[in-house]
Amino acid sequence: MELWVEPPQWISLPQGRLLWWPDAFQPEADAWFGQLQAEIPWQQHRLTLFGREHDEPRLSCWMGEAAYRYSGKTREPEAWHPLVNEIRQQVQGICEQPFNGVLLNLYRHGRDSMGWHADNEPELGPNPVIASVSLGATRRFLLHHRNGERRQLQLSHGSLLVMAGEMQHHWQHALPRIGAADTARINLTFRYLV
Ligand SMILES: O=C(O)CCC(=O)C(=O)O
Ligand SMILES: [Fe+2]
Repeated sequence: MELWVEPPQWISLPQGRLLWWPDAFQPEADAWFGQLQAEIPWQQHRLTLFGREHDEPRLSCWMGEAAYRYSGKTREPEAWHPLVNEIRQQVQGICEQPFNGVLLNLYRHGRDSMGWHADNEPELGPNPVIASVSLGATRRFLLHHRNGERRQLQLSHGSLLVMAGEMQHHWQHALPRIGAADTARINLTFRYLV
């Protein structure tokens, strides 16, 4: 039995920092993935691109204690699912700070994705800490600074990535589509709405 687990490490970036912990949620990750895929009220939302409406290339669910306004739309929260609340407690313990909302994303296959953006909505406050839990298929996460610098990470099953510092002012992130993967990925990004 493997007893050694990789500890979390801080990665410092120009104008931001990341906490990266690939094995944060082993061995719970398998059970979490199955239960969340089956039990979260996944919704198909629409987005407006160049004046035309499209389905977002993923399913999602906003959960927590307050409505969340982003991309010009207001999302009313779903009540805490008991497992999501349990994951929240664990993430709060690691990050030593509270989270009162979470955006859950379900990428059904490799053609689902998330475009370039920063998590910089006013209700997140000036320097938000965003804690991202990944379950299921490993997907590439891209970071792009306004000065042109780039970074990437492979967000694997059971991993935790925390974005902190001034990052959301200077960096954008994205989860690009990939051709081959046909397995699903679930991502939970915990946030604190002020
Ligand atoms: O799926 C991911 O890892 C990224 C999700 C994300 O950036 C977001 O929900 O704001
Ligand atoms: Fe984001």
